[in-house]
Amino acid sequence: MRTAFSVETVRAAELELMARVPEGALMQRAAAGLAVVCAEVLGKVYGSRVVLLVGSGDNGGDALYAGVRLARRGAGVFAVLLSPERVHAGGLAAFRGAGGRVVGIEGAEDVLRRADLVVDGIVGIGGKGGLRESAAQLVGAVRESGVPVVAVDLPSGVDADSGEVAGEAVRADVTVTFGAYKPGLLIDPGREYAGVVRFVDIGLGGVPGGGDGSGEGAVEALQYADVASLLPLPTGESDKYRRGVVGIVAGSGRYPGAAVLCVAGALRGGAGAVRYVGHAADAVIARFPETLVSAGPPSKAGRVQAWVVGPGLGDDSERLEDVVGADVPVLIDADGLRLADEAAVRGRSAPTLLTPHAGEAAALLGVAREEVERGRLAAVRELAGRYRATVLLKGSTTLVAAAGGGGAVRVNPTGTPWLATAGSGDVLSGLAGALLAAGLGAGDAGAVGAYLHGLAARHAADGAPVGAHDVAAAIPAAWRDVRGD
Ligand SMILES: NC(=O)C1=CN([C@@H]2O[C@H](COP(=O)(O)OP(=O)(O)OC[C@H]3O[C@@H](n4cnc5c(N)ncnc54)[C@H](O)[C@@H]3O)[C@@H](O)[C@H]2O)[C@@H](O)CC1
Ligand SMILES: Nc1ncnc2c1ncn2[C@@H]1O[C@H](COP(=O)(O)OP(=O)(O)O)[C@@H](O)[C@H]1O
Ligand SMILES: [K+]
Repeated sequence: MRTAFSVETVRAAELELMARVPEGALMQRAAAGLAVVCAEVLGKVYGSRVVLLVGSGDNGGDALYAGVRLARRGAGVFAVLLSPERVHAGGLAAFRGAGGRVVGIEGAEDVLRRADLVVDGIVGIGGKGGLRESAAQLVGAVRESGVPVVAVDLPSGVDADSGEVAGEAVRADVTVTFGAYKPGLLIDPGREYAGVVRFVDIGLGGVPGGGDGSGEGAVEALQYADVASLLPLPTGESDKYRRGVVGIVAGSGRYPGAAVLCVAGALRGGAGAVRYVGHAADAVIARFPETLVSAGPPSKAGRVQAWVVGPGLGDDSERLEDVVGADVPVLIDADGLRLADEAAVRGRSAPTLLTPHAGEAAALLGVAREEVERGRLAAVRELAGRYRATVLLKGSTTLVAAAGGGGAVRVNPTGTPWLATAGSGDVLSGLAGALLAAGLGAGDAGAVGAYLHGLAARHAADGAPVGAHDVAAAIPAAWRDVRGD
């Protein structure tokens, strides 16, 4: 598991560690790691020209001490001080002592023009709100210059706890983060601003030692091994019922394809059997003859261990209500989200998994789509609280919040923009539905489903466009990949 911790937790852990190590030791560890990465990006340090953007806190201190190390290796290092009167004093003295040169903000453009590397030490986890005017202008000048950027701890202007960006922010090629991943490095838009993230161990260990030790508010990304341990594998004792029967209520006369793609996802997701209920039975059977189809209400279709309802459903609210009333786990997607009654969803006793994209989430929350895309973490928590359901928010960063909205939010690390193709969400809902039917909890089903889905898209696309059916067909490859076969 890759875990990102809130600023509060990181600060508490740092305080605890600082009490046990010599003064300044943590900053030296951070600066040493930072300088190593800067040297890698430069290729050749001797004779190179490095510009440090130095803010008024310890983030600027890190940059200055890294500048010291680069200057000692023969780089020409310039520090642009945003607030000369409040700069890290020890760092500045050491920097001057190593031959570093200080320039005011007015001299920034001149040194940027001839720079090989910019080190962004404007602000780190102490940042509040959007970048101040002078910092924002400097960031604009850096972008114009086109010089590669290494960000210190996190790109200045990115909110560490949420990944939100209010106005201008540094676009880094590499971000060197210290002690712990910050949520903003894993969640868009922040994730995109961070570029490649490099981790430097400063001795914080597993982190939540400080504070209440709960790591509350953290974000977690499943890794291969986590997913492998959650995959439902058939055993000698298995039969189709024990593996999980998933019921699918999807598709309509107008959108039969959604049903086909949803069934495709469910079959590749390891369902022992798929029951299909709806208006697209002919299309489903033509493509997947193993599907058990029926035309009546879902509650009369036979036993299932989980339902998926909504993709391409149209206005079939009767079937939707029938499924919402079932006492097995239910995944609600697409049209199902539009039609579902909030109180009925809240009142369910079995787990519910909602899988909106940003537009659907915005409609449910009564806000603009952009607001959801700007603040994904807040939106997914809010929805999970409102509906008392697990919520998987799809998009450039897919997030999964547990019912109620509290606790760690899962962030999917395998996403790829090749997934932005019609019908790929239908595949995901079938896939996650099969995992629910196999007995995974709603959070695990969502997170594992998103992980396999993203990986399948990478396998299918391999650098070229794909359709949603290609993604479904590549789920077995993703599955093998995770199992290490
Ligand atoms: N605490 C520790 O043990 C360690 C901290 N380290 C570094 O210290 C950083 C945190 O340092 P600080 O707590 O001093 O905070 P920062 O340096 O991140 O930021 C605080 C300073 O930035 C200014 N600022 C805040 N918001 C701003 C905005 N929107 N626009 C422009 N300026 C803004 C504030 O006036 C303040 O002076 C970390 O991100 C990391 O880089 C590392 O040295 C490792 C050890
Ligand atoms: N830019 C992106 N990067 C990564 N994944 C994306 C991106 N855009 C969309 N996706 C993924 O593609 C899928 C699209 O689902 P959805 O929006 O429901 O489409 P549809 O309704 O056409 O099936 C989701 O899994 C979503 O997370
Ligand atoms: K920074």
